[in-house]
Amino acid sequence: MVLTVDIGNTRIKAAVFEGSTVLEKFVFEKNELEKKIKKILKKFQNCSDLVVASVGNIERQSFLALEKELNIHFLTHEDVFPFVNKYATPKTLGIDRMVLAAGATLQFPKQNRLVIDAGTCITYDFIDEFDHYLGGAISPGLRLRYETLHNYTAKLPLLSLEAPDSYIGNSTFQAIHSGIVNGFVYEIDGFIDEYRANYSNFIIILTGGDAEFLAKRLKNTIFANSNFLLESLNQTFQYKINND
Ligand SMILES: Nc1ncnc2c1ncn2[C@@H]1O[C@H](COP(=O)(O)OP(=O)(O)O)[C@@H](O)[C@H]1O
Ligand SMILES: CC(C)(COP(=O)(O)O)[C@@H](O)C(=O)NCCC(=O)O
Ligand SMILES: [K+]
Repeated sequence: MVLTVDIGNTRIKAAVFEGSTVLEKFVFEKNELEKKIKKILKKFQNCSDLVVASVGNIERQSFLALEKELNIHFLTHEDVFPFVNKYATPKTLGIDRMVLAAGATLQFPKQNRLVIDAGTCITYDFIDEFDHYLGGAISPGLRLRYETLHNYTAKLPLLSLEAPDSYIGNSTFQAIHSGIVNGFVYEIDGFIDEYRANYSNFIIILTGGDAEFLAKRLKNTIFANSNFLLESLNQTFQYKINND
């Protein structure tokens, strides 16, 4: 059994895998890391490996105490990945984006793939049919957009995510929801149209905390899978043990 842990900038997601099957998924806050991992390992005593991707402020040291119990794999840029990295600054590419690209490459061979992760930030990652990772985009995520509007203005309230009534927001609340939710939908559909105009034979994967909310609002048909990063972590680990 493998325990995968995804440390994002908002929350921690974890899953226990038996082969390629998810036995259980967990979502928790950063200050609960130690307590939750201990609880998971108590329940799943056959976990032999723990695989971590962190873009948050939690480093390898946080897991050292567990080394007696199981093998710790804290993924870094030095690990083997199943694609050729064409990013101009490969060392600064987020490890979460590398894992997503690895999952897309392994799960959907010989085609163009675009992975969209709607988390704290929205990240776009493009891997072409020759398994070249070309890059993508980073923009603020939905919750970040709500917080930013409130934090950097005098008059805008802090709202939580809600579907707008119309693209014509007829109140302050509706105008904010329209700007953020419709703005995101137009952004993502616009990106997809641009990629489609330039590449054929395409798969698009949408993941992250806002994936479900967004998937049904897009014009383009896409494959939404909230567990894609956790599944990709498991696959990256299997790839690493077979290729190291
Ligand atoms: N309980 C929650 N706490 C925080 N964000 C949540 C929660 N439920 C849904 N979300 C949404 O999930 C997004 C963050 O996604 P997530 O994938 O957890 O981020 P990250 O991987 O960057 O930590 C936010 O934009 C927010 O709208
Ligand atoms: C862009 C990110 C902040 C996204 O983080 P997340 O939304 O998953 O919490 C992360 O992938 C990161 O820190 N990237 C480094 C810069 C880059 O990928 O080029
Ligand atoms: K993201």
